[in-house]
Amino acid sequence: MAQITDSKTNNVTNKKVRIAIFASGAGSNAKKIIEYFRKHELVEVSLIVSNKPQAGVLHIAAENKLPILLIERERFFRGDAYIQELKGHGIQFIVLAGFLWKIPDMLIKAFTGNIINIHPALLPKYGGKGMYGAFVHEAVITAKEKESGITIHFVDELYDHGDHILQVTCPVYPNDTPATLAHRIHELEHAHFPLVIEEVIMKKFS
Ligand SMILES: Nc1nc2c(c(=O)[nH]1)N[C@@H](CN(C=O)c1ccc(C(=O)N[C@@H](CCC(=O)O)C(=O)O)cc1)CN2
Ligand SMILES: NCC(=O)N[C@@H]1O[C@H](COP(=O)([O-])[O-])[C@@H](O)[C@H]1O
Repeated sequence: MAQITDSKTNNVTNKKVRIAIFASGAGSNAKKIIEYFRKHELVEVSLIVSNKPQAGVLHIAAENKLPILLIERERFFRGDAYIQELKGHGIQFIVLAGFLWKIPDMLIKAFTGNIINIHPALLPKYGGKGMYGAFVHEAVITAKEKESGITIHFVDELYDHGDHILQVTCPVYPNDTPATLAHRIHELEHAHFPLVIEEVIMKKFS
């Protein structure tokens, strides 16, 4: 078993790095991430967090026998941001995969440098409040962009503002609809996000 060093405490351990996936929707990215790390030697998906009781990601969590944490607005934004629950699950790293609430400063500080997000466009364009899901693809198509893509970035106190880790482009065709573009973007996300998560965690914890 390889050894992991916690970058904050410098403790060396044989335990796996435990990650939580935050998602509000269908969870196709969460599914790919869970599958990628299923038998991984150093990383494990330990918790699925959602703010939507009917989110498809919760079915994916159940199918994979993963614990879930259903969060409520009041405690998330004006309480402890569920930090105690996350620490109680031993969470060291947070992945946002279609999570639609802003991560509060308190949670950012508790996991400084250890929260990453995937955005379905080439930031800094088409980011910020209101820019999520189909709204992003609609804006890209309306602007007659010739290309779009994905941005994987660290999360800071602002929406879509953190340092970029990876951007990958794809074409936008004249006859594209938000749905056809979303499908092309999802293919990029599924191909790249698990690998980027692994690379970032390996750099930080080993
Ligand atoms: N502190 C941060 N929190 C979050 C970030 C971030 O970069 N910093 N990224 C988002 C994900 N995201 C884009 O990648 C994003 C998600 C949602 C919104 C948005 O406008 N949300 C609406 C609420 C929608 C709802 O409740 O259904 C809003 O804030 O009014 C913008 C960008 C995750 N968190
Ligand atoms: N701005 C945030 C945002 O729009 N995130 C996007 O939500 C989708 C979630 O899909 P999934 O639930 O199937 O993984 C993904 O395309 C992700 O980039």
